[in-house]
Amino acid sequence: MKILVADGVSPKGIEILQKAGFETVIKDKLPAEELLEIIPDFDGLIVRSASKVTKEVIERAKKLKIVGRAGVGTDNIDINAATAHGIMVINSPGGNTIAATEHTMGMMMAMARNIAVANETMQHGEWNRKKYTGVELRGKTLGVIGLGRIGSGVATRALAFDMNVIGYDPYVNEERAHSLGIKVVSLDELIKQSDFITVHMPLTPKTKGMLNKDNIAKMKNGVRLINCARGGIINEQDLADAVKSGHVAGAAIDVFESEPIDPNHPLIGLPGVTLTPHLGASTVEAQVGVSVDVAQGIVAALNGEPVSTAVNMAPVSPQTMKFIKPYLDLAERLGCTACSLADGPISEVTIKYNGEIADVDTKMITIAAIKGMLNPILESNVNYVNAPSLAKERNIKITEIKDKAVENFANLITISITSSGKTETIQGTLFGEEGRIVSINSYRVDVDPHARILICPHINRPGVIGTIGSLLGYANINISGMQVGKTKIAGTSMMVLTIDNEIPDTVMQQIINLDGIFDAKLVNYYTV
Ligand SMILES: NC(=O)c1ccc[n+]([C@@H]2O[C@H](COP(=O)([O-])OP(=O)(O)OC[C@H]3O[C@@H](n4cnc5c(N)ncnc54)[C@H](O)[C@@H]3O)[C@@H](O)[C@H]2O)c1
Ligand SMILES: O=C(O)CC[C@@H](O)C(=O)O
Repeated sequence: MKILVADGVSPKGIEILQKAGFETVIKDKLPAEELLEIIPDFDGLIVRSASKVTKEVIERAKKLKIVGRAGVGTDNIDINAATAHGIMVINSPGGNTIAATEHTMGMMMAMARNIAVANETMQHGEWNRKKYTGVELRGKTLGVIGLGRIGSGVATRALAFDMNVIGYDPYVNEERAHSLGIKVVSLDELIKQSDFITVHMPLTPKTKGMLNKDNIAKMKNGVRLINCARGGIINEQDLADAVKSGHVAGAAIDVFESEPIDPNHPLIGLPGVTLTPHLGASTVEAQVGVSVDVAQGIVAALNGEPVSTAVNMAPVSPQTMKFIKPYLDLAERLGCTACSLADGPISEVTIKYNGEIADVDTKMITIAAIKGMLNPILESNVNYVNAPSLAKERNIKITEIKDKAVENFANLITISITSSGKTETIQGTLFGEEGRIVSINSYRVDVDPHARILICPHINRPGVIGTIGSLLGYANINISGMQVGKTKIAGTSMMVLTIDNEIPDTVMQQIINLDGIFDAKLVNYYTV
C-alpha cells in the first residue's frame, strides 16, 4: 500500500511506515493542484496544517482509506466528505500539547515584556529601555477559554506564576476545573474580569469569531489577548481595531484565519502585537511525537485494528481502549457468526452487554459487531468509520442494552439479529484475552471463533453426526474440531464443526438434505 506524506513530518514516523511494509512518497509543501492529481494512487495520506484535504481531494481519492493529521486540528480536512466515503481520519492529539502549551506561555511573556520588539530594535542598533517597560504576570487574572489538553496546561503553568486563573469551557465539569485549581466562570464574567485572555478551543462554527468587537468592548481597558489555537477564534479585524484604539494593550497571535498571512494583514506593525508564524507545534520533540503517533495509527488502521485517535468515530480514551480491545475482535466475530446464520435481509440487531463491560463505553464494540455483520454481505470494505452509516442506509435498527447483572460469565456479549422475522442469537465472552462463542441460539457451546466453522442444528439421535462426518470425508474436507451443544429442549442439538477446507455449495446442500439435519451454515472468519 502507498502512503503520501504531503507536508513535512519527522522521518521517525516515515521509518515506522516503511518498516511496516508501506511504500512512502514524501513531498513537502505539495501544491493543491498536484495533490488533486496524484491522490488517486494512494491508500493513505499524512498532512500537517498546510495541505487542505477538501471534498474534491476526497472524491478523487478512489483508493484512500485513511488521512492522518500530524497534529491536533483537523479543520484543514473535510471530515464529512471523508466519513461519507468511509475514509478514516486520525490525528495525533497528545504529541504537540506541551509544545503548544509552552509556546502560549512564551507568547504571553514576550507580549507582557515586549521581548520580541525590544530584540528587533536592538538588532537595529537601538537601546530603548523606557519604551519597552512591561507588566508583571503575578497577581494578574488570566482567563483561559477552553480547558482541554493545552488550556489546562496553560492554566496550571500560569498558577506557578502566581496568576489568578479563571476558566470557561461549557463541556468541562466543575470537578475537572477544581482539580486544576482554577475557578470556572461564565464567558461573560471571564471577559470582564481578565487582564490576559487566552483561547484554546477548536475552530468550529460556534467558536469562529467568539471574541469580537462586541465582547472585546466589555473587556478591561488594557487587556492582552493570546491566540495559539486557531485563526479566526478572535476576529482579526476587530482585534486590530481595538489595539489601535488602545483598549487592547497587547495581542500575541500564532494562528491566522488564512495562512500564510498577507503582508497587509491588519495586525502587522501594530504596537504591542507579537506574531509568530504558526509555531505552536514546532519543536523537535513535538514533531517527532506527532509523526510517530500518526504513523502508528496509520499502520494499525490499515491492518484493520481500531485506533483510539480516530476523529470521525466516537472518541475512546486510551484507558477504555485498553479494556475494550480484546472485545472488539470478539464482537466482530460474533457479528459475522450471527450474520452467517441469518437467512434474509437483516432488519434489527440488538447487542447486549452483561457484567462489568456494561460499565464502560461500548460504542466501539457495537461498531465492531456491525462491521463483522456487514463485511460478509457487502462488496465494499466495511470499517469502523462507515459501519454505522452503512447499517443505517440498510434501515437496520441497532439497539444497545447494558445490564451489569451476570449469570455464568463475568462478561457476556449477546448479539441478536432479526432477519425475515426470525431471530438468531449468539453469545460470546473472553477467557483471559481469548474470545469464545459460548452459545448459539440457546445451545451451550465453547467455540474458538478464529477458524472456519460449520454450524448444524440437528436431531439428537444415533448416527446423525456420523453421516456428516462421512459426507465431508468423501468430499476430502477435514474436520479438526467438534462441539455438540445442548439445550433444555430434549431431542435437538447443535453441532459446531471446525473445518480445515472451504466447503463447496453442492456439499453444503447435501449436508442440509441429510436426514436429521435441520440446517447447515458455514462461517468464514477469515473475512473478518
Ligand atoms: N498553534 C499550534 O501550532 C497548535 C498546536 C496544537 C494545537 N493547537 C490548537 O489548540 C487548540 C486546543 O487544542 P487541545 O489539544 O487543547 O484540544 P482539546 O480538544 O484537548 O481541548 C479543546 C477544549 O475546547 C473546549 N471547547 C470546545 N468548544 C468550546 C467553546 N465554545 N467554548 C469554550 N471551550 C470550548 C472543549 O471542551 C475542550 O476542552 C485546538 O484548536 C488545536 O487545533 C494549535
Ligand atoms: O502542523 C503544525 O505544525 C500545526 C499543528 C497544530 O496547529 C495542531 O493543530 O496540531
